[in-house]
Amino acid sequence: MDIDDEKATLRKLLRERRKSARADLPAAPETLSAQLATVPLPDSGTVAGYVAHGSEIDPLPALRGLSARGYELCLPVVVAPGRPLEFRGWAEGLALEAGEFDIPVPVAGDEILPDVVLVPLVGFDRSGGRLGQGGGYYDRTLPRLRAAKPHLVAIGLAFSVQEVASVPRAANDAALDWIVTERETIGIRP
Ligand SMILES: Nc1nc2c(c(=O)[nH]1)N(C=O)[C@@H](CNc1ccc(C(=O)N[C@@H](CCC(=O)O)C(=O)O)cc1)CN2
Ligand SMILES: Nc1ncnc2c1ncn2[C@@H]1O[C@H](COP(=O)(O)OP(=O)(O)OP(=O)(O)O)[C@@H](O)[C@H]1O
Repeated sequence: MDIDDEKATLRKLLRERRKSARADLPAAPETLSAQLATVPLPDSGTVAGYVAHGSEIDPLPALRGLSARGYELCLPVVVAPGRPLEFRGWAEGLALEAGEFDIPVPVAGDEILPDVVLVPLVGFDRSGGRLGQGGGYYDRTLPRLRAAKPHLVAIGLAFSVQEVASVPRAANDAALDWIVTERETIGIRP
């Protein structure tokens, strides 16, 4: 099987698992936030979150916690298929409009280069292997951000049941620095 087909099969299985986890673990976003608070981050800067879509683990409590610690927030925007994501500033209460796949995005604003990126996961393994929605958006975005911000911290967020032994890896798959679930934080060695 070709690697994209392998990933598609795994994605289907893990989306089902994620759906059950989202229904069974209503407190997970809060415990995720507590776990994330233990990850060493730069003293200040901008954190890119996301608006939970489908059964993704909701990062909102974590974003509130980071905002209370003084971090600025931003959200990803699909500007065109095949292009890296852009990030626009956001704070709770600011207007959003429906973007690609009906995911809410900030209405307007200048592009921001975040220092920390929270990446929604479909699946992960303990060595930093990552499975996303399948658009390759974060794979295109993280290397570009790292070129501009060498100290970028990329943190994948997931329910613990989204872990598999090994996610098939292609050359252009962008690595994570940390994975945080409702149960633990996993530091990825470079
Ligand atoms: N919450 C959230 N925001 C995000 C992303 C994401 O994964 N999650 N993105 C990350 O790239 C970007 C948007 N890109 C996306 C690409 C695909 C799908 C998606 O769910 N697509 C189909 C399934 C595709 C398929 O047929 O396999 C779907 O709606 O079910 C969602 C977002 C930026 N914002
Ligand atoms: N840097 C890149 N440049 C061009 N194409 C890429 C790049 N990264 C990934 N792709 C392509 O995009 C498609 C989806 O990639 P992949 O399955 O790795 O996405 P994913 O793991 O779900 O990640 P993402 O969260 O980034 O969407 C694949 O066909 C892949 O070859």
